[in-house]
Amino acid sequence: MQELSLVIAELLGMSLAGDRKWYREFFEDGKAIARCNYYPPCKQSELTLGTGPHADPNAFTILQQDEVSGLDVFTGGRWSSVPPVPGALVINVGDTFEALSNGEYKSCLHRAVVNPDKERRSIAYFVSPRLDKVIRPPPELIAGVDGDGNGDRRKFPDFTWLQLLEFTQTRHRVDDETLRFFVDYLRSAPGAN
Ligand SMILES: O=C(O)CCC(=O)C(=O)O
Ligand SMILES: [Fe+2]
Repeated sequence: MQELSLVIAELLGMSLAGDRKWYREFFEDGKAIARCNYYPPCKQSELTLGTGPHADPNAFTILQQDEVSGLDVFTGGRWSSVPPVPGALVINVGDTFEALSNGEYKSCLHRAVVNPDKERRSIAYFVSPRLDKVIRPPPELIAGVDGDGNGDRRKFPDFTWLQLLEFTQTRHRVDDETLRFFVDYLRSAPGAN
């Protein structure tokens, strides 16, 4: 899984300006955790959700679904199902990659609904940078007119994955606005960048 994560990071890097290896190298000392989700059937499935609407706060997530659909993504102003495809994995971009790509990639708002008759399982593998690594996009994506990397093109302040993780655990539950609230929080802190 770690090598797959690095290949995905490299592919994402190839689609962005700059050195194609930059993102792969950024995640080489990264961390990941896997979570197994279990959604029991619910007869009144329209009254509940398996997992509420959220964007993953980590960099990106590799998701394996079983054969029961349930994953929805919010796109074009509405929820659309992402049906399971045998042998295929879903890659969800998270808030940390949105910041690391200077907003070129957007984190993906998604949720999991439950099925009235069938149980559903998924495995989410959350790829994250090393806890104390500063999240700052590569120079090519942020260099201002003076080329110092602090110009107007910078959309997010510096932060570490540890700061965002603690924010989601102590201040703001993960939802569709975590990154916006986190940036406001960082900018309001004394000595903010
Ligand atoms: O079960 C799913 O399809 C989605 C799970 C999910 O979004 C998560 O674990 O963060
Ligand atoms: Fe998620």
